[in-house]
Amino acid sequence: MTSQDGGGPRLPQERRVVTEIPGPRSRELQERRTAAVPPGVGSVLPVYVADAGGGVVVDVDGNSLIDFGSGIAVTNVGNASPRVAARVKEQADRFTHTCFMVAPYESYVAVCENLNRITPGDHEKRSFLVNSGAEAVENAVKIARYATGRQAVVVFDHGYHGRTLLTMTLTAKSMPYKHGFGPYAPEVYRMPMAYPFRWPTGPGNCGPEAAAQAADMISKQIGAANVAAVVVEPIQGEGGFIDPAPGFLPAIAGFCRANGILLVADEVQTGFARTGDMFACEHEGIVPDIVATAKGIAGGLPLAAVTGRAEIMDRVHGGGLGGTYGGNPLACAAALAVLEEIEEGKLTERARRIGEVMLPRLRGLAGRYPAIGDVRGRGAMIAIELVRPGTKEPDAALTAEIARRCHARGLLVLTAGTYGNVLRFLPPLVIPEHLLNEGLDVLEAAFAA
Ligand SMILES: Cc1ncc(COP(=O)(O)O)c(CNCCCC(=O)O)c1O
Repeated sequence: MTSQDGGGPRLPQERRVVTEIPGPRSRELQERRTAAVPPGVGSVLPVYVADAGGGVVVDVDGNSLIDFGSGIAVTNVGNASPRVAARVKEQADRFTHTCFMVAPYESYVAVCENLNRITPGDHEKRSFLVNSGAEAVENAVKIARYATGRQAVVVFDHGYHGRTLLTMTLTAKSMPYKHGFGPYAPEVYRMPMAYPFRWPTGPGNCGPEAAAQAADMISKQIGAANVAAVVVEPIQGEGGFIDPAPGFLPAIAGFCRANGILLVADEVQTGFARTGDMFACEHEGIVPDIVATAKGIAGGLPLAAVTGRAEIMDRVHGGGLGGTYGGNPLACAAALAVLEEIEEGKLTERARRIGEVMLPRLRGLAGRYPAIGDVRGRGAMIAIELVRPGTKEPDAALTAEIARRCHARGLLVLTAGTYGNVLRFLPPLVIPEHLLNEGLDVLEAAFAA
């Protein structure tokens, strides 16, 4: 029974604001947090959660907020999805951990079989499981370097890949992700991203021009024969929901193929039906050599994966890959339930429907507010970029203010972007449509305030 057919969320799917946000209990907890947790760990909204499900998050003061964040693209099937929760409880009653490298268990293998089946490409694949997106990207690069005997790694401007030393190095934005944490990992090179809204000659030529620039820079500055991998998000997440101009990714993939470079797709934020396909690579028929996945994979349980061509993944010597918790049995139980929810609930179609509802309304809003310079995205991965009207100058202050107004009105939204001027919308794919529209009403009210 999926969340859509009677196995629905326990909670009333409503926006309910009964105190100021954050309320008194959240403020008490925030004082405790300040005394216990370093300020380096930020929180979008210091509202402490008591419950969540479907399209809402309920705080400790009884406020029910519309969730346009999904815990940063994680609870695609809904928070505490009944099927996921039941499977995790059942697993927890049997065994919670053995370490797959010590004593393996079937659910780990089943998750890998499913990943090998659903990721792009009908070639033979292998998967292995880790705990976070950064760990998945780290291992994808390790495997690519091992399999090619090369060291250089190419990434793109505005990219985000994690906070570990290597993935922090792969990430573009200095503050807050990299500043003060150097020296960074060696042999990482950054190319321009086909960012249609900001491409100098306009969106029309952006894809082919950006791909040609990257190919030229790789060949001149690095030497294509020295490049182990190109690591790219099919839609850039933290960098601002930048959907690369049409033709860019196919051209980059072709350049990789022609030069023995492995294409690593970082589908951590775009995967598991988020963009209207199971994986965003499918949109332009991209078949990567290795895919890093996480976030939506297990409904909130910490799980990530590296899935790649068998002939690449099998190169690594025995014992060369591992980690204590990778593929934890609770997370694997959750992941199997999540995939059932996605496939039985046809959540890729629901993601497309979310885009069909959001994009026209946001374009209408942009017609009334010239500070909305761009409306973009696919499926349930949608964003607006805010600028000084009539210019492309980022307006981070307005972005933060609109987000604040949304939070105060009971809508949880996230910001993003290299310039901090993107409002991004990541609702759970199971959000009821009335709540999706009410969330857009709140956003419109925030602009009108
Ligand atoms: C494309 C892409 N690759 C890799 C990662 C990293 O995944 P982890 O599970 O956070 O390590 C992400 C994580 N994005 C959210 C970061 C939140 C924060 O730390 O501020 C991503 O989006």
